Amino acid sequence: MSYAVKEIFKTLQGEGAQMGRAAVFCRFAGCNLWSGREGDRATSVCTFCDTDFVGMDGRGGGRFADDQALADAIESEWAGARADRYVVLTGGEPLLQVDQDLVDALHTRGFEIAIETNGTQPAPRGLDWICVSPKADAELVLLAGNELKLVYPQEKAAPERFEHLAFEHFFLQPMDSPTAAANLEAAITYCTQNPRWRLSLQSHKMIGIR
Ligand SMILES: C[S@@+](CC[C@H](N)C(=O)[O-])C[C@H]1O[C@@H](n2cnc3c(N)ncnc32)[C@H](O)[C@@H]1O
Ligand SMILES: Nc1nc2[nH]cc(C(=O)O)c2c(=O)[nH]1
Ligand code: SF4
Ligand SMILES: [Mg+2]
Repeated sequence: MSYAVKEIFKTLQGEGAQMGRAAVFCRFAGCNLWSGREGDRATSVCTFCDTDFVGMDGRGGGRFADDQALADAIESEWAGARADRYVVLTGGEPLLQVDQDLVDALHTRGFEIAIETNGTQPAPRGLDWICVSPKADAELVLLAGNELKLVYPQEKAAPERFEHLAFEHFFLQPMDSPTAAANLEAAITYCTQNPRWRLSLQSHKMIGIR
């Protein structure tokens, strides 16, 4: 199958338990919870997205004919030795496109594979790090993984709704919005009072990397 990719870039994972780790980010085009058009934002299931995932026009983006072509592009963006290779599949919603062939092609090239997903789609087998970020009005089908990273606060998505699920780590990530400062304060208060939850900051935004 072919893949529509917005952009491919190497950076440090900015969020969650793998924060600070070198990674190639592969951002897939398109999402099932928002069209990506500003005019649709208010009436969408997911209203707070901070990401442009529309089209294939970003650096390194394009239409990749098959799993080998996309895995080759990710490998060339890594541009380094085989040790410690790490790729983060994100979007948009990567699980609309990521399939077993791509997972296998990346493993063949020595990558550990992480995914950032809204949890509304089933995942292929063999992903090495699953980060699920539930959205208040979307049904969650991925009920297990490595980290659950809840953007906070969301009306109708209180952390208590998720803390029984089978994840190793539970993070609150303050919503980047015009009320970011208040959201950070609220997340600090919640984590202080509910120690199962840790704070995830979008560190890439603070240090000026992608
Ligand atoms: C752009 S999404 C792409 C992956 C997938 N669609 C998802 O929602 O998990 C990557 C991460 O950014 C988070 N995110 C999106 N908008 C945000 C915002 N305004 N503030 C904080 N985190 C945000 C998402 O919840 C998710 O954890
Ligand atoms: N540095 C960096 N870390 C990230 N972690 C999750 C991201 C995403 O947009 O999925 C992201 C991103 O866009 N940049
Ligand atoms: S589900 Fe993820 S990519 Fe889709 S609109 Fe929400 S935050 Fe953005
Ligand atoms: Mg991002």
